[in-house]
Amino acid sequence: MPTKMTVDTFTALKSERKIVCLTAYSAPMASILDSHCDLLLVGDSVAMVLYGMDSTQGADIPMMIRHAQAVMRGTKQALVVVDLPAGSYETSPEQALTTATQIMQESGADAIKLEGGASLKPHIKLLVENGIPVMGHIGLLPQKASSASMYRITGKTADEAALLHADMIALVNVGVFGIVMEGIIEPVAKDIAVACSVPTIGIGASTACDGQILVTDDMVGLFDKFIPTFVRQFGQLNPAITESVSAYRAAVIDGSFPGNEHLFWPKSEK
Ligand SMILES: Nc1nc(=O)c2c([nH]1)NC[C@@H]1CN(c3ccc(C(=O)N[C@@H](CCC(=O)O)C(=O)O)cc3)CN21
Ligand SMILES: CC(C)C(=O)C(=O)O
Ligand SMILES: [Mg+2]
Repeated sequence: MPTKMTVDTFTALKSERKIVCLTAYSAPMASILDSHCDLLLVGDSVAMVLYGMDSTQGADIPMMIRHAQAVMRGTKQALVVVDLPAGSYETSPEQALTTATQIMQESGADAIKLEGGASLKPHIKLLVENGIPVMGHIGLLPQKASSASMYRITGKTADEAALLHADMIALVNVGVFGIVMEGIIEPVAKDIAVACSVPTIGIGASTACDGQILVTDDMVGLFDKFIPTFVRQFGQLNPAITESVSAYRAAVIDGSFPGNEHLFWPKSEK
């Protein structure tokens, strides 16, 4: 019997082995990924990857709840974390608590993630005090960029590096159980990862991170509108789907599909 990952068993992995994380937006994908992953993130990247929007800013609370519910139906083992969408938590700690509580209650997910560093200390503090497990996200913050052409890696100057380090410390002090580090230049990313007492999950950050995450659709070669430097296509689903569709089209046009075996016959005539 597979056992369900908890926040405690997740954080314990830091001292055991590398941590494996991917995004999931649907029940069938979650059930494929579940036994291979420690953490499934219902990312606000869903807005771009599934809905074709130009940025993650089009994600809203109902969208995140729908997809989190779907992922929960497909997940038995992995820890399920849901992104708070842009505009749903920044205004005040109270707004963050209302949103996080709604998403946790209506989806049954294990934790939430929000983007930002030291400026979110009061928000995260209130969530943690109310028993909501929080994951941080520092470095490249997609919710702050208006389009895919605006995504810029961070930590290039000494000032930026110092701010990123301070963000990490602020998040740890206020009780996050893990931190996603996105698009941070080496060796700044390495220094932050090494200094961090909770699990660090890299995406375009250091191998010194305790684990890695990618957008599943990027990793399986399905989403190819843009391919960030940090993506490796471990599979090529896009050409595989194209071949299937092209074969279906040919079979419909030449009449070879549907075959007799795909039709419903009266018992006597089969
Ligand atoms: N499909 C998908 N994959 C992702 O990884 C992803 C999303 N969508 N949407 C939300 C954010 C946005 N992300 C991205 C997307 C692109 C770059 C990118 O193209 N970056 C440039 C670096 C630019 C620079 O040098 O500053 C690159 O070369 O990778 C980075 C992060 C990561 N997230
Ligand atoms: C890229 C990951 C970390 C994310 O936040 C998302 O998929 O929305
Ligand atoms: Mg996100």
